Amino acid sequence: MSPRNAIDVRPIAEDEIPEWIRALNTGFLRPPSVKESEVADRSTYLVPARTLGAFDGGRCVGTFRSFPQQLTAVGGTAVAADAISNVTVTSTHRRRGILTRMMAQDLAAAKERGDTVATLIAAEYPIYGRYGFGAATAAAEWTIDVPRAGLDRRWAGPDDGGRIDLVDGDDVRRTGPELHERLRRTLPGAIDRDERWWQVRTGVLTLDRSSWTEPFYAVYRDARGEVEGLLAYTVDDQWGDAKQPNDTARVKDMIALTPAAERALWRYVCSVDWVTKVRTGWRAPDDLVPHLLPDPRAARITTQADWLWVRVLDVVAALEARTYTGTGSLVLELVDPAGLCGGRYRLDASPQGATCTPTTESAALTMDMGELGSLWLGDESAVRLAALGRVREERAGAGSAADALLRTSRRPWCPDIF
Ligand SMILES: CC(=O)SCCNC(=O)CCNC(=O)[C@H](O)C(C)(C)COP(=O)(O)OP(=O)(O)OC[C@H]1O[C@@H](n2cnc3c(N)ncnc32)[C@H](O)[C@@H]1OP(=O)(O)O
Repeated sequence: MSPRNAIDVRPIAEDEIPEWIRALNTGFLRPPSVKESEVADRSTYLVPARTLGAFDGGRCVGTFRSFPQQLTAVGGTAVAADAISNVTVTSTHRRRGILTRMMAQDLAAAKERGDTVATLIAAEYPIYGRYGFGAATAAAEWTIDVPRAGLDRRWAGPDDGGRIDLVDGDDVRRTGPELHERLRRTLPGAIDRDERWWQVRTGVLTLDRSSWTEPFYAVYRDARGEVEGLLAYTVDDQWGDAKQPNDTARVKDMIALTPAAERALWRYVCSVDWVTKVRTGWRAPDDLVPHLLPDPRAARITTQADWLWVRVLDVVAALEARTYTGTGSLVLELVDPAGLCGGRYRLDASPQGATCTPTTESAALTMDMGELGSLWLGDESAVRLAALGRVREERAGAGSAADALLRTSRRPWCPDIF
């Protein structure tokens, strides 16, 4: 085994992309050999300066990449995020501090660039808290037992003057990006999608590493004819022994700009003949879907888990970027062993705006950066974190006061994985 300091952690050169992909495949337990098509595809979007490799001699044993992302804060302002992905350390080299070194390099560069936060989707819960990340949004998937739901099976379209139309991939590439942009600007926790996202999801770009089945696409048009919702779903065609259809529809993507669009699209997918189960895909944890069914118990939670993790890199920018429905002040003592942005800050917030400034006043709450990451998008409760011993109330009632300022009426949600 090579000594720790013999491992070189650095941005890769362009000609090291194939070796980096081999290490990435190894870390994600995929067949390690690298196809030329994968090198060609990844070369279109990897930013070598933000693609780190850990090298033991000539062999890559650690991978890590980041890219620029827009993350919507509470109130709709997008902040610059350092999005982290493709994190692996080869099993022969694990638990020797390689991830810690790659993370430190990347976060320092993000701080230097002026990014407000860093984001990631964690493969396993225990990995990232130590680096100042906190679970900031959650996701839930429901499986709907359609016959039990109590919907009128004769239903044949929205009853609000709108309509549902099936469209193809070309239409989706034309209308989807703008629709998603409109959603993203109003949805705390949402991130931007680039053109490649739409190409992969509509089969224009097929990847060797993942299979693709062409979905059905449906759009909802409101009474004025405006497209206000988009649904992509696949169906596996299964029949029971008694010659009864038993198909499962799987929702791959749903963008609904209005509750009417949401209602119409869920009702539509639950009304497709032969479909007896609908898997909703990962949705917001407070999604309306169960309560759009006459019997909400027909929607059973299949998955419920943390989703987007956030690491605040600039406390002032993060707290000033979001909006607040309440009025009040809060002094936070933030503990950041990485030395990126710890300290004491005073937040003065009201519906008219917020200011955040370093202060020497005594703090109401003390917490690590990860806890701020969990509170910032409004999903977590300071009272709950105090009960768990993860936030310390320096004054009685400080947790409730923080909740009154920071929590939101609807939960944040990140519809995408990266
Ligand atoms: C955003 C994404 O890409 S998510 C994908 C993450 N990647 C994977 O899950 C692929 C499989 N796993 C791996 O490749 C590696 O185990 C990694 C990348 C998760 C960790 O890499 P390592 O180099 O082993 O981490 P490192 O040695 O820096 O560990 C730092 C600390 O985190 C802990 N840690 C690391 N991974 C885990 C884990 N999966 N579960 C619990 N603790 C962990 C280590 O024990 C260590 O703790 P210590 O400081 O108290 O000793």
